[in-house]
Amino acid sequence: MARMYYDADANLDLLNGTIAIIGYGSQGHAHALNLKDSGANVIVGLYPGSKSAIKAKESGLTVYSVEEAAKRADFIMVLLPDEVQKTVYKNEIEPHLTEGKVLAFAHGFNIHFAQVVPPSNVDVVMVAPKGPGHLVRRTYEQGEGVPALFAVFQDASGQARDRAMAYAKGIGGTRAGILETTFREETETDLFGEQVVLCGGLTALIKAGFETLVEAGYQPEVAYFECLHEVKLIVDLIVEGGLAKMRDSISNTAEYGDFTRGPRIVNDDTRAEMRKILLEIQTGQFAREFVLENQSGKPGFTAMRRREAEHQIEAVGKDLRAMFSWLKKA
Ligand SMILES: NC(=O)C1=CN([C@@H]2O[C@H](COP(=O)(O)OP(=O)(O)OC[C@H]3O[C@@H](n4cnc5c(N)ncnc54)[C@H](OP(=O)(O)O)[C@@H]3O)[C@@H](O)[C@H]2O)C=CC1
Ligand SMILES: CC[C@](O)(C(C)=O)C(=O)O
Repeated sequence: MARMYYDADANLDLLNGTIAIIGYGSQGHAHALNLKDSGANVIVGLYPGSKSAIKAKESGLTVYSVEEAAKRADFIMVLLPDEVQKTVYKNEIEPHLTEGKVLAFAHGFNIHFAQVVPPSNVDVVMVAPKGPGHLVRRTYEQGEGVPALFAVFQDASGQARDRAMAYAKGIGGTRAGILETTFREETETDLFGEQVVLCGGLTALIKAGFETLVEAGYQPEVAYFECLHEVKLIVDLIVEGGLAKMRDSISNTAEYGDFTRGPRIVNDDTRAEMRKILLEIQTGQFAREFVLENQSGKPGFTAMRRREAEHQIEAVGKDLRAMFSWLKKA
């Protein structure tokens, strides 16, 4: 089994300088607040007029321009959208990468695909939580954590690995366990996971199941509960105790259906498509497509976002969730 590292393996004292969190979105707010609660000296870097700056200030953090934050910091964590990192890095971060600083990322995309090429005088590391930022914060507040991957791309100080592990401890990762990887492995597996299983595969499966039931004349609300709402309840059991715990809890009828029908949904054709998608990631084809889409002003991305937001499952779900007494009303 690969070596996992926990709280006792990492030293928070290595975070004794100033940490600049560049970006204050899903990951940024979680890293900044968790590090602050872990005793680190945190500042935030954002662009003028950024909506996130209001939230960061309300949480008691000091906000600077990206350039000023990069200048003041010893440890710079880049938590901007992947597609804007290249430009912001070149114009506002790179000029302040003086000897001894750490440049860090939560995803290897820009380093692995050479969109960002750092100078040799700084440490370049990655600490990538394996979960959405809002859960990185929520679990930390609950005394728990989200597992994380860490990697060293460049070790100028001789301390890059220990500094990355200290950062992972500061955000709560070592409570759940952290695992060493490379920028390449994290980038390729993360893109594969989000395209094939966690986001792309899952949402396609949910929508296809919902559409099949609704087309056959069943009530959309019934289809919503069956194909979307119950997914979380089933996944919670899987995460708690593996596939076995889930199968122990479901009926024998469901378990038999799982064994006999599941492989007809994910069959040899599906696996062949998975291998094709992995190859597109490994060869840089997906990265090129994503970079060019963003450079041309996101026409396809915008159209797809709009079309997905208009799907019937979203309207049905919104109405049903509004009736759940435990969900906060907007
Ligand atoms: N989302 C997740 O849970 C995960 C993300 N990651 C990685 O973390 C990184 C950050 O992603 P994520 O948290 O989703 O990003 P978000 O889109 O949630 O947040 C981006 C932040 O950057 C700010 N921002 C946008 N453009 C600029 C700019 N030009 N200059 C300064 N600030 C800017 C935004 O401000 P404003 O909102 O005010 O415009 C916002 O605060 C990415 O590398 C991603 O791959 C890794 C693991 C999981
Ligand atoms: C599954 C999506 C993710 O990779 C994540 C939350 O880990 C992301 O980049 O947002």
